[in-house]
Amino acid sequence: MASEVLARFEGVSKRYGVREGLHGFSLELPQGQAVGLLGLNGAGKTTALKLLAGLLVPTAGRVEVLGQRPREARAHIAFLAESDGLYPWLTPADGERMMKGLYPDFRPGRYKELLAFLEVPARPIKTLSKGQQGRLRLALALAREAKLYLLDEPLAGIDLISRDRILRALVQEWRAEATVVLSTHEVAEAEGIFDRAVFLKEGKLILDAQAEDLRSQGKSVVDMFKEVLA
Ligand SMILES: Nc1ncnc2c1ncn2[C@@H]1O[C@H](COP(=O)(O)OP(=O)(O)OP(=O)(O)O)[C@@H](O)[C@H]1O
Repeated sequence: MASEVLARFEGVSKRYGVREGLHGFSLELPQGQAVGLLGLNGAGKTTALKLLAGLLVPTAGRVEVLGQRPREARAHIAFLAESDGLYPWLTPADGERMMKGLYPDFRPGRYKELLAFLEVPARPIKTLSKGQQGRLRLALALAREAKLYLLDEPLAGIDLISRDRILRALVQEWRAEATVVLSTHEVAEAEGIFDRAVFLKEGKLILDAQAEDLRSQGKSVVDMFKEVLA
């Protein structure tokens, strides 16, 4: 259940030269919440996730995770970037050794279960399909016992049939008490999965909706998205 604040943005803007990735963005993320970060291409989703991961620093405002600057809290943050390159000869077993060395919260038993659930072949990366590589990256990130999982379009490249099954398991079973922020522009995917949907447009927060409020109004996430974009 949602409880104390795990992370927050306070009036955050992030500029890239003349372009602005995020503008005057404020949001509180409680512990134990599954949040869908939704928006069209270029809305600011990756910028928001990278700020939370401590990979970007705000131009204005403040970002906090566990009451600290994100870089200081990074031992508790699992970040799955949109397109990380993995070493071509690395196998899932090598991935385990690498992650164990880097992160004390990496759980080999959980990793094994994730590899089986995600049907990742035990072969070097360079011999895996794009979708299989995506599944391996997801298993590596979720096998950590983090307090905050930041997943940037984690299902890109994974076939449509598997996406729903994976997303449901991710949010309902694998995260335990942690907070998950998952970005997607496939808004329909967020239906019935997340506790909360946060909509971004042109770097600004345009709607922050609790799933139960949407349900009580008889609205779907897709309806809401169309409404706020109109
Ligand atoms: N390194 C950069 N340099 C210049 N502009 C950038 C940079 N990164 C992002 N932007 C701009 O900031 C805005 C937000 O980009 P961001 O990557 O956060 O969007 P997004 O919602 O994740 O999009 P997508 O769904 O396409 O991944 C866009 O206008 C983008 O062009």
